[in-house]
Amino acid sequence: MSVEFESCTHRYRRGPLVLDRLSFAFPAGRTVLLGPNGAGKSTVLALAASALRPSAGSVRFGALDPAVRSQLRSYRRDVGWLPQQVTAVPGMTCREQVAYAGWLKGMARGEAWTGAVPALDRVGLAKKADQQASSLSGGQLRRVGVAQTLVHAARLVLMDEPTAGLDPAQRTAFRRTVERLSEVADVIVSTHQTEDLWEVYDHVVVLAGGTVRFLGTVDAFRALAPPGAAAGREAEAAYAAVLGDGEE
Ligand SMILES: Nc1ncnc2c1ncn2[C@@H]1O[C@H](COP(=O)(O)OP(=O)(O)OP(=O)(O)O)[C@@H](O)[C@H]1O
Repeated sequence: MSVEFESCTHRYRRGPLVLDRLSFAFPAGRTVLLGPNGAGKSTVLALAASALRPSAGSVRFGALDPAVRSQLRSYRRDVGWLPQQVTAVPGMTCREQVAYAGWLKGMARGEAWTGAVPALDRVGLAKKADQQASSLSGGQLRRVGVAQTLVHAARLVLMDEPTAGLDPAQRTAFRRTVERLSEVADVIVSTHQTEDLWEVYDHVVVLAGGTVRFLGTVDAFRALAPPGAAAGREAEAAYAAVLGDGEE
């Protein structure tokens, strides 16, 4: 089961069209979403999370359509979203913040409180459960954000640039988080970082100008790198080949 866009059009207020009748389905498993600044990645993820509604067309997760009122709550329980900014709730411990997120998604209070522990464990933060969320580093706070999506047993987790601004050690730790997360949910991650695609992801989607320029396996993506691409920089070369000249 995956998120499917059907003839999806989106514009912000009276701005230009960001997406114009976009139709595609994200693959299952671990998918990385690439694209230059302004390509529409955050817009696509926010639409997939039902945080935005398309101006026209539809977004579905399996049989669930978030535009149908009675399906919205189920949709949001199935599809977790980690936006670019994760904020620590002042005065809350990590466990409280994760439980609170579950409660907001409709879980019973006790169920959310109990479920917060394994969710934090899955992102490697069990030991920090009783620490104030505001005392965590940026990378740890994003892992709390991931735990917030896991507490309500999401089947798909969307992450918008989760590694932006993280140092190399935290990026590596986040990679492990994605790997562990993918044992229980499908994962879609938008990023500008291409260096470790092969180790982490199964599929690549490249978006530019609101259209899908590439959708396929990491191996098919890697094969797009021109012969002679520098070792370790094949993904960068493949990305440049997909976008052609003149784009980032
Ligand atoms: N809240 C908003 N109001 C108006 N326009 C917006 C808004 N958010 C995004 N846009 C516009 O929509 C287009 C797509 O932006 P989006 O943030 O989805 O791209 P992106 O691929 O995530 O970019 P980046 O890599 O820089 O984060 C851009 O032209 C952007 O200016």
